[in-house]
Amino acid sequence: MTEKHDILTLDDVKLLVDTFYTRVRADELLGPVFDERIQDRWPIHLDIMYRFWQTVLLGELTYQGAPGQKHITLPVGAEHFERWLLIFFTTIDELFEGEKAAEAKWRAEKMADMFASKIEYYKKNQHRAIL
Ligand code: HEM
Repeated sequence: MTEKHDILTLDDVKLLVDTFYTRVRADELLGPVFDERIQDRWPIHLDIMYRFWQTVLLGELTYQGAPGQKHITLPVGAEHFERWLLIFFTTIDELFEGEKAAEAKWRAEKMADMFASKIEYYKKNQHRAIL
């Protein structure tokens, strides 16, 4: 078995993203939520996610977007975010080790918390008119 190393190249990012989303799609809780929204646009979604993590972890600025907006209307709650993080952390720990690997987990957890609270807020307030 080859030794684990850190996430250092675009190929490493692609391995992480491909492995993670293969597992997400096979997961009985998360798979249907993703497939319902993404439909036949998986190649595009994966390409966006390569660029997102390339930007965050490698400092190569290939992603521009507003991910919060894409999540706000998803039919998900705390259990979905817990599952997402469990699969993400397990995938990282199996494939990589090092500073960037730790940063990826830290960043994902922060974003999960942010998305989860935005979604809760949206659910509670969607009956109100947006001024
Ligand atoms: C319950 C957990 C989650 C679900 C179900 C989910 C689902 C989705 C879906 C369906 C899309 C595609 C949206 C579209 O193209 O219309 C998307 C995009 C994205 N997600 Fe998530 N997501 C989750 C958690 C996270 C977390 C924790 C992160 C943090 C790294 C994240 C980062 C992103 C990014 C960067 C995009 C691309 C947004 C863009 O198009 O610019 N997601 N997500």
